[in-house]
Amino acid sequence: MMAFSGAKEDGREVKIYEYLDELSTDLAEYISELSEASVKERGVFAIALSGGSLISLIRKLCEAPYSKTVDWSKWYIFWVDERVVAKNHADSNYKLAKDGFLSKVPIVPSHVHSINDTVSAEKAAEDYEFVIRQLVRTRVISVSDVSDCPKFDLILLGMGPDGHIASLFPDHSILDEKDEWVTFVTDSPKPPPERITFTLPVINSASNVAVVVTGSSKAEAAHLAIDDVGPDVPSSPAKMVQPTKGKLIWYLDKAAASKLDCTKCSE
Ligand SMILES: O=C(O)[C@H](O)[C@@H](O)[C@H](O)[C@H](O)COP(=O)(O)O
Repeated sequence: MMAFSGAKEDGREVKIYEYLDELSTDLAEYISELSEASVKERGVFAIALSGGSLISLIRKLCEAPYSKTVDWSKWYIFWVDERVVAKNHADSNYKLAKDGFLSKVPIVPSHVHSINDTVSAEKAAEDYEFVIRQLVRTRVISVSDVSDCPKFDLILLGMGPDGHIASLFPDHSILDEKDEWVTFVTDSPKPPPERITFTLPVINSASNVAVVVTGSSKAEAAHLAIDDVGPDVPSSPAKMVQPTKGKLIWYLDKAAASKLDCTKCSE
């Protein structure tokens, strides 16, 4: 049973689960509902994935009923961030998603938009933004009417114990990037150092954003990102995830939620 689900005043929703199994069941249901709504409305579903434990937490989409009920032929896959390594490298987010998810469902190969792994981080970011621009032009990816940014139907994020999301790390100057859609880092504090990443304006232009966080090592970062903690606290990229018009849902397990300021969290 879900321990707690609360809607905050600003439209955010926080869902807390006793067991990982329930979290991943609900997450699969949520994604399949968004896919259905988006295919109905736009004829396609543009989803951006992150790396980390997220991929195993969406694995139920590969099972019944979703393996049959989801309209996989309408899915277009992107990466919120990617390590600049070869696609067959153990560190590749593409490889992680391919092995754990994409190879198990009938997604059209030409709808899978991974980065160019043969060029520098700077060029890979530029190329990826170009690909996204083309697909915005043809409305495979929708466009935000407030920011002119791409409006992904769903962006799935994980969060590190330092509060990073995508490859947007605390106190890094790319948190201020306003112009680019996709940018790069060559000094990521978490290896590998070279990465490309969506910028905050793109993340915050999405129709739906889900941040999926599990484990006690994330409890402090979840508290800083979700609760009203005032200004004198460490910088939190995750707190900067505030979709302008879209919907934000936090999926937490009990351990990650253990430091939240909510009275019902331990029910
Ligand atoms: O590029 C990376 O280094 C990881 O993909 C990273 O950004 C990850 O998404 C978070 O650290 C959460 O990871 P976990 O959910 O596995 O803890």
